[in-house]
Amino acid sequence: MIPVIPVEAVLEGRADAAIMSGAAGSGFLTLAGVDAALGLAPPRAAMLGFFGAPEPVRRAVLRNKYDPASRHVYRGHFVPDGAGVLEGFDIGPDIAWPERAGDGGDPLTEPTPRPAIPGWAAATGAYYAAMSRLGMALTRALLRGLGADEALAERHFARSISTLRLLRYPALDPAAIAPDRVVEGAGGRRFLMTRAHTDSGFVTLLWQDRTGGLQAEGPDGWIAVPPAEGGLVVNFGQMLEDWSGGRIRATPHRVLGGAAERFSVPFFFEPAVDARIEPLAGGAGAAFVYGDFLWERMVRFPNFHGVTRRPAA
Ligand SMILES: O=C(O)CCC(=O)C(=O)O
Ligand SMILES: [Fe+2]
Repeated sequence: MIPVIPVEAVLEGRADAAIMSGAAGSGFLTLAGVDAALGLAPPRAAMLGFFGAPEPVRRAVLRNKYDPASRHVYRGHFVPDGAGVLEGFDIGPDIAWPERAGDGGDPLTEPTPRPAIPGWAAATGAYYAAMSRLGMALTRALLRGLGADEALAERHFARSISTLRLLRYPALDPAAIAPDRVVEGAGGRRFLMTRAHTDSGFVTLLWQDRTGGLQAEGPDGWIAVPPAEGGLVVNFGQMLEDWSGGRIRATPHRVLGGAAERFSVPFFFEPAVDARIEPLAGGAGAAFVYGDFLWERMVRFPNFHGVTRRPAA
């Protein structure tokens, strides 16, 4: 059972018990009324207009992995390449706050390339800022729920390197699908578009269109995480599970699809690149620097195979 929480209750700090119960239970929450409260539908439509832009406009913001002439390693556009079937765009905090881009020495703080689409950067910046606000409210609630110092939210996340990711799942030709991506279920033959994984960071806020296909792993197998009209899905990252000693669950999830095109927009709310994360009071484990943790996990994902991180000069 995935709890449904009105977004106003989260923003006003009145939903701690419900948030903790979802975080400790299924590891998923639904926030209701987000589009209405934060005015997200128009900027989202403008942002997703990226996928309909002419090919030269999209090509101009490719990552280095897909265009050797590009200097972008971490931010920017990615396309299907054998390892994955998705097309997407990774966006960093500079889209909302230009001063948050680094000097280029560390890919994790590199500036986001901006597609030449009128109004795109402003809309995307507004969406990014709204997601950050919501991520911060959820983080405060989780810290209170864990009995941790709420001031950690500001300390670790004020210079967050969160990623806003635009995703397009294409419709696939069934004849061309690799056998290891076929999933036979009660609903018939489906295709594994995103393999089972946990998210790396802290809190993920996910918008998905009406297509469906997202599933979370429950005690008795895979359960559907349906789209919430005007709302968002929340799940929790591996770092938060580890940090909370397992009290908060980073639930494995996957996406089935292939029959129809699907769009989704996850926002991965993450600490600053140099945030030094100490164990929770009484917790086990050693302190670590968030950027190092993220890089180590990230390069395991197909989209980042082969990329290197130059140490800051
Ligand atoms: O597209 C979705 O619904 C989920 C995407 C996802 O799990 C991810 O990008 O980590
Ligand atoms: Fe995920």
